[in-house]
Amino acid sequence: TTIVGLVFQDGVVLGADTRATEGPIVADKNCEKIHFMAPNIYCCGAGTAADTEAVTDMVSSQLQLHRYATGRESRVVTALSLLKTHLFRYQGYVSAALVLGGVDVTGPHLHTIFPHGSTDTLPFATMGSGSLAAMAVFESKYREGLNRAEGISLVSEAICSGIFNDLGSGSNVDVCVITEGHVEYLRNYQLPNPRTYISSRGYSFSKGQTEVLSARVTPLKQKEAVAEADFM
Ligand SMILES: C#CCCCC(=O)N[C@@H](Cc1ccccc1)C(=O)N[C@@H](CC(C)C)B(O)O
Repeated sequence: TTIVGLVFQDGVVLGADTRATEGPIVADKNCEKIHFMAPNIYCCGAGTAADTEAVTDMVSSQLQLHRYATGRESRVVTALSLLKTHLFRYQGYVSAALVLGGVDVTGPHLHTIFPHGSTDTLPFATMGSGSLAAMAVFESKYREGLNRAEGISLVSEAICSGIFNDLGSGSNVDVCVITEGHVEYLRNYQLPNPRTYISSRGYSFSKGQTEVLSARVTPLKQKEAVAEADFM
């Protein structure tokens, strides 16, 4: 997995590849790794698919109940606290490595959460097996004050770095743009690895398509010829 996030002028942009693996096998070529947490909060997940799905679903439900109880918009720090305390309680056995992002009344927020429960607050972040490839892009190109288009482009470039350089990442680019009061979930924003249907063209080649560079007929000696006849 390659998952990323960055803070830009108007909010947060999250990104993810879409490959799920089981050892050397690609188990899912187009899975979703950007999870809904609240209308203004989304979370990218790397690690064990079941764990990232279960922990984000659980906290998303807790945030919904909290919104009913308070009548207010959820805060990113609330999701952060619920996620980290759960993961810490399970001492790293819940293998969920997360990039949490959102915009609330206190502004834009971006965090990483590790399986053991440690968290970081950052202007840009990457996680998963492709995180080093992605971080190379951010470290060389991120700057504060990016506009929406620049933010989306940089996120997509970072995810593509993982897709093309990390075997644990691949297929497509999903993007999620979070600004105050507005979210754009861009599923399959980029499709950089289309499946080319060679088999439909078949494998028939027209006669003479392959140039014959030289031909040679080697006459067999009489004895060998007899032996060959017997064999036939
Ligand atoms: C679909 C399906 C089966 C998914 C199995 C499954 O969790 N794969 C994991 C790798 C892994 C982990 C632990 C045990 C075995 C295999 C995986 O692909 N993780 C990606 C993110 C998730 C959300 C798709 B990424 O971190 O590479």
